[in-house]
Parts: sequence; C-alpha cells; structure tokens
Amino acid sequence: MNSAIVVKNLRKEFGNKIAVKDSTFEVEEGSLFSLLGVNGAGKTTTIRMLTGLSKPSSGDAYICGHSIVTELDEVKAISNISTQETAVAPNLTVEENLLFMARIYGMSKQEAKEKVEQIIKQFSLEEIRRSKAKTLSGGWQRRLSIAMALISEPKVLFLDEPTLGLDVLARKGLWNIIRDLKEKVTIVLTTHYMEEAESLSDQVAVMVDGEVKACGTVAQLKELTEKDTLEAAFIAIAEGEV
Ligand SMILES: Nc1ncnc2c1ncn2[C@@H]1O[C@H](COP(=O)(O)OP(=O)(O)OP(=O)(O)O)[C@@H](O)[C@H]1O
Repeated sequence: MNSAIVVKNLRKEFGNKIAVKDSTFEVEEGSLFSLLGVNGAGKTTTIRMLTGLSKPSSGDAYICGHSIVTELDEVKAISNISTQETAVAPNLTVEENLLFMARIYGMSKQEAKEKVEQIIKQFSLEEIRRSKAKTLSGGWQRRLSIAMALISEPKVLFLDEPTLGLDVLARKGLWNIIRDLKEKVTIVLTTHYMEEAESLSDQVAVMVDGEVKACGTVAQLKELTEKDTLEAAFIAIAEGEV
C-alpha cells in the first residue's frame, strides 16, 4: 500500500483529559478514509493535529512523508481542510472568494483567473458565480468552502462533517463532488451519517474514547461485528461489544 497518511501513536491531552489516545492508522493514497465516532470521541482533535492546527502531546504522523511535528510547513503546503467554520467571506461573491483564495496562495492574476475558471466548472458554480456568499444556501456555501480548499491543489484534503445540516438533495450533490475528487486527492472525512460513510469510504475507522477501536472496509467491519449494516456494526464497536 502506498500510504498518503501514516499516523503513529498520536496522542493529545488537554490537562487530565486524553482526547486522542495513541492512535495508529494509515490512509492509502487516492482513497477516502472516514473517521467515525460518537460526540467527543476525538475525531476533530485528530484532524486538527493532522492539519497542524493543534500540536500533538506525543506521537507523530506523516502526510506524504512529512512529519506534522518537524515539517509543518511542508504539511501545510500539501494539505488543506474544510470545516463548518471555514472562512467564506460573506460579502464577496463566489468568484471573488475563489480569486481571493488563489491570490493568498501566491498565484499571479492570470494563474488565479485560470484556476478559478477550472474550479467553477469542476464544482458547477457557474450559475452562482456572481452571487454573494451570504446569499447562498447551506449546501452551496459548503460546496464553495470545499472548492476554496482545493484551490491550492492539496494532495490531502480533510473534510470535517462536510454535509452537516444539509438537506438530502444538497447532501447527494456533495457526495458526487467528493466521489469525483477521489483518486486525485486523498480524503479524510468525519461524519455522523453512516449512509455517507458507507457510500463514499474505502476505509472506515471507528474512534471510541480517543482510541481507534476498529479500522477496515465497511465489509470488514460488518464481518468483525457479525452485523448486516454499518450502523449496527458502528453501535457494536462504540458500545464495546468487540
Ligand atoms: N480545546 C480543548 N480543551 C479541552 N478539551 C477539549 C478541547 N478540544 C476537545 N476537547 C475534548 O476532547 C474530546 C474529543 O473532542 P473532539 O472534538 O475531538 O471530538 P469529536 O469526535 O470531534 O466530537 P464531535 O462529533 O462532537 O465533533 C472531548 O471530550 C472534548 O471535550
């Protein structure tokens, strides 16, 4: 396996609280890896460490071979994250938000224009390119946020609850976008929607109290727990039955 991400004994403590307990897992290049877990299991803390937003207490992880402890600049150059809070400037149009991001990443005016055109096409943003971000529905805002995270052409993309609160059509639309990104980009996503994990993931990890309790394909997790659905398998793992 050619791993884009190698996580080794990654740990995060907040005072007495161990948010992530010596996590170890690998993510294959070009695949989609879902981190599942109940509220407070440690998913966001893991992603924050892997993107350099939070320093590990111990352990390390390598993004395309670069250590998040000693090579953070390289890690930041090849990865990006889209969260609920990703800064979409509300008073700028879709196009202006994308151009702004391209310029932040140091592209020339011409390069930025070309990149933005490509992204607008890729994400089907043509109809809303001149709409101010604040006027967009939740689904379109999230689509824009993911588009902005891809401007820098990251090798690894982290999506923290990409479809939280979206209606079923907006969710399915984003799934198609995410599916199209696979192979070109290695994706790690967190979600509470089992249908989403099942539909998109190559591998799934279930975190329980800061630990990765099980990791594998959806079929492997069903087999491990002797359950028919990912939801039933998830509950069995989260409740400590395996
Ligand atoms: N800055 C912080 N200070 C103290 N404790 C924190 C901090 N950030 C997270 N925690 C704690 O670490 C644990 C893991 O939190 P985390 O946000 O990673 O969980 P999560 O799996 O992403 O949950 P959710 O599904 O609710 O987003 C929780 O108990 C949380 O309260």
